[in-house]
Amino acid sequence: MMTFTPIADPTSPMAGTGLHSIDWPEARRLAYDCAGPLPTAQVPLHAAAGRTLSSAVTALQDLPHYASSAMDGWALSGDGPWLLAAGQQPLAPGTAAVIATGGLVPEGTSAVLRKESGLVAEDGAGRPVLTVSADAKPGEPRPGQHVRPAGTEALAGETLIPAGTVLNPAHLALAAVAGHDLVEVQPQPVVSVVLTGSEVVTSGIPAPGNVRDTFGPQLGTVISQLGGIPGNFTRIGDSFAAWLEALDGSGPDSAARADVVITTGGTGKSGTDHFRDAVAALGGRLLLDGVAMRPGHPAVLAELPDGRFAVGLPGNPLAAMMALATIGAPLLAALGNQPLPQLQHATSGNDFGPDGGCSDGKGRTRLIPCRFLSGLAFPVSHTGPGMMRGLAWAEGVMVVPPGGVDSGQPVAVLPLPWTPAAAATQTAVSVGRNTPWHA
Ligand SMILES: Nc1nc2c(c(=O)[nH]1)N[C@H]1C(S)=C(S)[C@@H](COP(=O)(O)OP(=O)(O)OC[C@H]3O[C@@H](n4cnc5c(N)ncnc54)[C@H](O)[C@@H]3O)O[C@H]1N2
Ligand code: MOO
Repeated sequence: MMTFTPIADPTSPMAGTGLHSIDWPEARRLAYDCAGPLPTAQVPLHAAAGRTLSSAVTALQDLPHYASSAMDGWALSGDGPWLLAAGQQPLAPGTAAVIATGGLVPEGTSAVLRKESGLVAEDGAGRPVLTVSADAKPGEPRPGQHVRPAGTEALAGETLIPAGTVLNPAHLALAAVAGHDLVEVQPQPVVSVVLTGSEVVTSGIPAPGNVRDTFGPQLGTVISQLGGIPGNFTRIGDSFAAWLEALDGSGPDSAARADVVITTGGTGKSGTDHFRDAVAALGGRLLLDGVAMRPGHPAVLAELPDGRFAVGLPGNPLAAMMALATIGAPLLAALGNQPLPQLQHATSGNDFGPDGGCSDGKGRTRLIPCRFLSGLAFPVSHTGPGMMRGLAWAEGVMVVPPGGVDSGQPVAVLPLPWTPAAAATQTAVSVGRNTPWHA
């Protein structure tokens, strides 16, 4: 449990935590580096679509594993006419046996004759004899014709699906054919959500003093788009006891099965803002307390004693989504063994002066929802911290550094989880684990 030492400005949102707000690129990096990939797990094939394979799938035996017929007809041995044999193994020269498509070709078979190309008649002794019919194609049956030899698709031990593959349904079918019941995949983090605020209503038109919930309708989808699995959604009011209960991982209906718990609201410093106190009371520790960004600066990241990460999003709707993009996305990527989400680079269509700085004097990175026009990024309107209208039509988020950016200059763009990464004009910069990134 960390020591909470008051910092110089007791009115600062960071007062009492011992941590100062950190720069935006540093916050992303910290949220990525604080977590390692979840341990890999064996899952049944039907549950593995879309998951990333951690251990290569190899052929457990030759594919196909026996020589089979490609046609309905007869397995033949040697030259005809062929006396029809019933199940002799191996097939003796001059004999044939009825075979269906996919049937096990008996040993001694030299070819399969299609049903359309053969004629069965009785010989003088009343025995059934097969001959090639007049309808047969010239040259039928050629040696090996219509026999699918074993091992033509793969040999035992051959790698069929390398580790790192995102499994599609056909991969799963291939794994089944190769003899597997389970595949080893990288688990995705399960994310529970605690929505706080007694003023929040979930349906209808809110009365003055109430607000309609903006997080319930979007967070589940966004969590999935960020590579997580949405878990329990819990709604609480503003009491400390409710916060403790919701964040506690030990209750029967708790978020214990989650790897991450996201909370909304309660990151400020009023008497109803309990994120930090609840984490401290539960024995957790803050990893990050405030980011020099706007909106979203009160964002908090903590680790709970049971190993869950707690992401405290501010209550203001746009601020929350920018905080989620800044610290939630890298955290989920790290837990899912994915690279740090890529930033794109575009050209700014606007001038942005230097930022005035926050209470601790740090210049803030501005996250501005934007659209692209003729290769330039322009801010959208309606991007106040409490608004959703601008974000709803945005194609990305401009990352304007504290010093500002002039029109015509390159600017980093954070893709939105639901917009195609190709929206910005220039090639994305790939940033892998342990690769330093600078805005
Ligand atoms: N004296 C100061 N006040 C505030 C500061 C500050 O530095 N000093 N920072 C402001 C900033 S910036 C933000 S962001 C917010 C952070 O607030 P909280 O995280 O404590 O969130 P709440 O106070 O609970 O709510 C803020 C706002 O968001 C609305 N809200 C909450 N949940 C929802 C929801 N599910 N759907 C829609 N809207 C929601 C809530 O009604 C409030 O209007 O603090 C500022 N204040
Ligand atoms: O930074 Mo707050 O997060 O503006 O609304």
